[in-house]
Amino acid sequence: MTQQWSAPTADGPVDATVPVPGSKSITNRALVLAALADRASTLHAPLRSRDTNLMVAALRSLGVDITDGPDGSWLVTPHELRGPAQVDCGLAGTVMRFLPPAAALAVGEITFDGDPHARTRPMTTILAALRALGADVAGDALPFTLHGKGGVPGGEVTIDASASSQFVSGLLLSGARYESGVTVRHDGKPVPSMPHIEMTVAMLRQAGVVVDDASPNEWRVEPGPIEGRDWHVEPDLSNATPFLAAAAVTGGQVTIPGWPAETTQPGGAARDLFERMGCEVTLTDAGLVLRGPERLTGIDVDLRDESELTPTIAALAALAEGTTRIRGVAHIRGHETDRLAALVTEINRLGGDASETEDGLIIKPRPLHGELWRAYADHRMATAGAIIGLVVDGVSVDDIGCTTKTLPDFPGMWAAALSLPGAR
Ligand SMILES: O=C(O)C1=C[C@@H](OP(=O)(O)O)[C@@H](O)[C@H](O)C1
Ligand SMILES: C=C(OP(=O)(O)O)C(=O)O
Repeated sequence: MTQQWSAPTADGPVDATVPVPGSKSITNRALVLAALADRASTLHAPLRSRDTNLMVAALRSLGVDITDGPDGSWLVTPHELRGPAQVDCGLAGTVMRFLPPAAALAVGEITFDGDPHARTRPMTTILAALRALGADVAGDALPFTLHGKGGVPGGEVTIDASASSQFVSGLLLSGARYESGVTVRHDGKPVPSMPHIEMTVAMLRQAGVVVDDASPNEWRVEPGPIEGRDWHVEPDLSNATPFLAAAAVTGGQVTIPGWPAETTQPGGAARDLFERMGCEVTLTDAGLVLRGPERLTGIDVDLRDESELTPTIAALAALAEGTTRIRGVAHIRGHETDRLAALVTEINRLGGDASETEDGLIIKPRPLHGELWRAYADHRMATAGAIIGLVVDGVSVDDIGCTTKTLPDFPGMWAAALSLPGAR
């Protein structure tokens, strides 16, 4: 059920410390690796939100034992995977692309479906790759059915991963459990979101898997066991960006505790992006501290590597002085919604000046006015509306509930950051 929400305006500079829950991308990778491992694993500080709860539910339906530990951890005990099972992917790219390669190792029939828009997200490439590696999959998009044979021959496959890095990550995450391992070659326009593939490779190596990524656009995963271990999940740096943006647009100061000095999360690039827009950003013992400027400045930026930050950067751009040009993100037309079309429509509905290019956006300064901001079931569209609503009176977001995709309580966190009455 959608839930309309009047975006609160800030009555002064936002000054807050905002602890951010765990990374969606790390949590859902750790869950898959733990499910395929040779012994039990513990996920410490995992994200508990719709995308990760769907992954847990799907793995449980395949026979994996996942229990709640103290302090919100998850204890994952692997078992042989088996169908029949029905997997609900929701709108989660990480579930629809990471789980089928693992489920192909099961015995039995497994069906996959998801939200209405999930049925339009690109899937053909990874399902064709699974077939080429020896899995039995009927269908080219959600809904589809996988007939698990208890094992996958594996081997070499060439794919065009320009629509999503998750095609590569999905195949690599399960590849060590295929008889011949897996070699994935990319042939096509550049692969987006490369840090997410680096995250996959780094986590596989942490689990003792041998991965060769020395050649560009080629990844080799040797067959062998995946080690069970303790996974410590970093805060979700992309989810931190709306809160950093709250300081950026109000001339305030926001601290995100636990910001890692080094990370494979593409959200790590936020530091540089906010600086380029005029913010002062420092990594301190207390976390990442961002101080907002008097006026933000527009930037010309290629976000191919950190494309999931586009809605936040676009919201900042709509409030900045000077033109912003965002390049390298054609593929986000296949994200939770067509994000290029959605951002242009919603910024312009508020009186702004945004236009679509072949691979991105141009956003020029123009005064905005209050209006309904549509989220299109996209968590990052919803939070982009919240950012603009901080400084533009009368903005409502049509569906704030969709933020539960990756944040269990965005409205509560937002109210607390703004010190609103009744906030936690
Ligand atoms: O592997 C991951 O965890 C992700 C990869 C990226 O997908 P795309 O490569 O489709 O952009 C990113 O945008 C998404 O939010 C999470
Ligand atoms: C693209 C995103 O999600 P997904 O994992 O569903 O692809 C996102 O969170 O911005």
